[in-house]
Amino acid sequence: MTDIRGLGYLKVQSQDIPRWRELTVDCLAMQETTGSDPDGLYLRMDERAARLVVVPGDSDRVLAVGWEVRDQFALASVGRAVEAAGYGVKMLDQDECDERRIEAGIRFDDPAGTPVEVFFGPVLDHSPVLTGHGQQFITDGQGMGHVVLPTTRPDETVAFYTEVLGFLPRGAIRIGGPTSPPPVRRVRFMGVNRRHHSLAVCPAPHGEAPGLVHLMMEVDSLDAVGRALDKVNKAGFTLSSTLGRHTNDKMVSFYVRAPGGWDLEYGCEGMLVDEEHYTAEEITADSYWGHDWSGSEPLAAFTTP
Ligand SMILES: Cc1ccc(O)c(O)c1CC[C@@H]1C(=O)CC[C@]2(C)C(=O)CC[C@@H]12
Ligand SMILES: [Fe+2]
Repeated sequence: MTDIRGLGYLKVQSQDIPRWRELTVDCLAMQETTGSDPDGLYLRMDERAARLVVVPGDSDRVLAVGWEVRDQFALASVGRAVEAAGYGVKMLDQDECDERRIEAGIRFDDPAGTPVEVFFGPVLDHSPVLTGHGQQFITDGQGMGHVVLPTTRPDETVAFYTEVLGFLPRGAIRIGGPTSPPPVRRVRFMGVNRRHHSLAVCPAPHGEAPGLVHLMMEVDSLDAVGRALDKVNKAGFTLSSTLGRHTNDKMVSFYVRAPGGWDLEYGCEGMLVDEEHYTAEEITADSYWGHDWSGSEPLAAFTTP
């Protein structure tokens, strides 16, 4: 079993903090809090100090995908495995840990070039969580959600996450449908807890900036998803995909384009995997109904050379 327990945090850089605030706070009903950068946007979902951090910069890109482990022993074990696989690992110094509000962490790049951090000891904020739609984010035991990462090296990237970091395969979807001609390419889903997938890896022509396809966050009520959908439409954000229910994790969600050329997926009713009986399956449609992607603007990872 893997030492990694879930997606802990995500840190991105953006050229448009005010628009990010409008999307995440006003529409998606996350709670704004404060952090080390007075110009940064710090977003709370639960008792953690912040789960999503957006800092200003001259480009839009991911700065860190933060994976959580149980304790210092698990952190040391992951660090040894990544080093043994030939990747350069850097220990975060005290300032970097304070900035992230964690006890300790390490940093390395995955084969796609995505900056990855592994940490333990998140600092808690015990003040009440005040979300805009009275919803709760589903994070207990399941992490903050899932990320889909683009990669120009899908085989190496999947091998790294499964064989080095210990992610469990949680099925796949064949790109172009079940009878697409060779070369056969798949989006592969991977999990580390009862959430169906905490990570998916998506073959892409350009793996560079911003280095993200989407971030998914889950709430506890369909009404909160509907209210968020109303607000993103009213605020003039582009819907990359309409509301629909996925065939693999059973989640009802929509996708909205964030400033920076990647999406936020916002959903509810995700299934809980029972590892005792689970086997990795290949789905042949992304959804039972809905999820119309026809209005979607191209992803930065598919257009930026
Ligand atoms: C298929 C699926 C199941 C569960 C999810 O949480 C989920 O995000 C997806 C879609 C994954 C993927 C994507 O996000 C970008 C656009 C993609 C590549 C498609 O066009 C089909 C699959 C989609
Ligand atoms: Fe997703």
